[in-house]
Amino acid sequence: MGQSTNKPATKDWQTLWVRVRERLRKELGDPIFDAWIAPLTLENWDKDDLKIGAAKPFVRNWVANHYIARIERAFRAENAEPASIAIVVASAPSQIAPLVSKEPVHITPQPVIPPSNVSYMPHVGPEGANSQGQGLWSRMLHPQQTFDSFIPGQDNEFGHSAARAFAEGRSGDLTILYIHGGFGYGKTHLLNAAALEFRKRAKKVLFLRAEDFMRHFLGALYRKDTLNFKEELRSADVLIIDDLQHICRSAATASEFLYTVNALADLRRKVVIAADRAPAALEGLGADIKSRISGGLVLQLAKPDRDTRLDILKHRAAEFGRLRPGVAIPEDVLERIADIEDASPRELIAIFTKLATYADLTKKPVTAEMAEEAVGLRSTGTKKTSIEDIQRKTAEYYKLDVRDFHSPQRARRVARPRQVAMYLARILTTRSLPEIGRRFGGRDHTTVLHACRRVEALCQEDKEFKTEVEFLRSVLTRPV
Ligand SMILES: Nc1ncnc2c1ncn2[C@@H]1O[C@H](COP(=O)(O)OP(=O)(O)OP(=O)(O)O)[C@@H](O)[C@H]1O
Repeated sequence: MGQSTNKPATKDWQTLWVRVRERLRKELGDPIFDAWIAPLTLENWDKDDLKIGAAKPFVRNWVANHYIARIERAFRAENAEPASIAIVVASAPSQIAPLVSKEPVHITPQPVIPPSNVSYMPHVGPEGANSQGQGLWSRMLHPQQTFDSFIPGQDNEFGHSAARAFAEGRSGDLTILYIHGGFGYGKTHLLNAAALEFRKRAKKVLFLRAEDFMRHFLGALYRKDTLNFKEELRSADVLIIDDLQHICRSAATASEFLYTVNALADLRRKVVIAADRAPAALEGLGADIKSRISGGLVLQLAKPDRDTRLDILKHRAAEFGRLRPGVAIPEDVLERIADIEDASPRELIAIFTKLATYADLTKKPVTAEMAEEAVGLRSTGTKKTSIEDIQRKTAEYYKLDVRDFHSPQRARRVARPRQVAMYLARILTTRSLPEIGRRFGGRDHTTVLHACRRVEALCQEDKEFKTEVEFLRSVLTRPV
């Protein structure tokens, strides 16, 4: 990417990043955007070299392999040409960072727009609510995110049934339910399920994301209308707050939140909260509110195990099949998706949705090969293979030292086996080209790509070479 006269001043990269994200949301659609792009953060933009952070290596690889070109195009469409874009593992929890601007933010009250990624069930707000009130009450619920459609697996069995009991009014005097767990583990799903249950029981439910709470509160401050805001909140039978960790960014909002929780708890109303961390780890909230929350029902959602991941995918496949009877995703393909160990349910569902949508649009039957072509879903083999494993076995086979793979040596004796090892890393692991390059002495991703193409071409030309490569592959994927 070259120089451009349209290049923004360095301080504008954050603003551009917000615009690029909005553009990508429109282009990719909400489910894909929410799974892959929304959690990314702009980590650094020194000298216009952008570093975009992902929460974990798997997401970094997936985004680098599938969305980097889109991201580049979106920047260009915003008349910006970064000197380079790298996807890196973020240094801070990515749930918070997308919202934290490094520049001062001026908050202007805006109308609340309900998120558009799901089919919503309209909720009629209270009679005579003012415009601020209508905004507060405009959250609509996802009819499919119920307790029945949540697949708890063994690890979340207790959390699931305890949350259900709370929403059904079977938890005695408890007034606060607090659910915490990793990104995409199903917290919002359970909040939504609880809200549906409360509404069934004719409770007046106020469901807000923490950002909405902040925005409405700051808007009320700006209009000198906080009394109305407080009254509105207190009129709820149930207050549900998602992503509480974001509230901690403003001391005034945090103390308003404490006030609200105390007021509702004193009135024996219910408060349901979700956050990405345990109450004790909420920086910016005082000890008083933390202890009030900790005295409630605190549930931690665990990462689903492989069987549960597969069940979630089967459930999704059945749902998709009902809407699109022509699309059938075979179990071995669902298993491959479920095998991606470090993916959250949200990320797994996004991979599934992309594949199912591709099958629906192209009318191609889904097979393992098609899944590889459509979404780059490679088999991890019958056993887990790491780059280290590949390097060790390949070096052993060619009677080299693993260090030769990291060295700058170009002698054929070393270069060819190195290419074979890179090729095997590409086909047997989910690592991205840049990551493979890094693990082979800091080489560029184009070197890895060249190596893969060279090995594929040689396999066509040279039977003996092909046998060597196949032998190594079989050694590396032999069942344990
Ligand atoms: N155990 C599960 N059973 C069925 N669906 C699930 C499960 N866990 C997550 N999902 C689905 O995964 C997607 C992401 O879940 P959700 O939005 O509830 O995650 P979250 O924990 O709130 O994430 P965040 O940290 O971003 O707020 C949703 O479509 C949800 O229905």
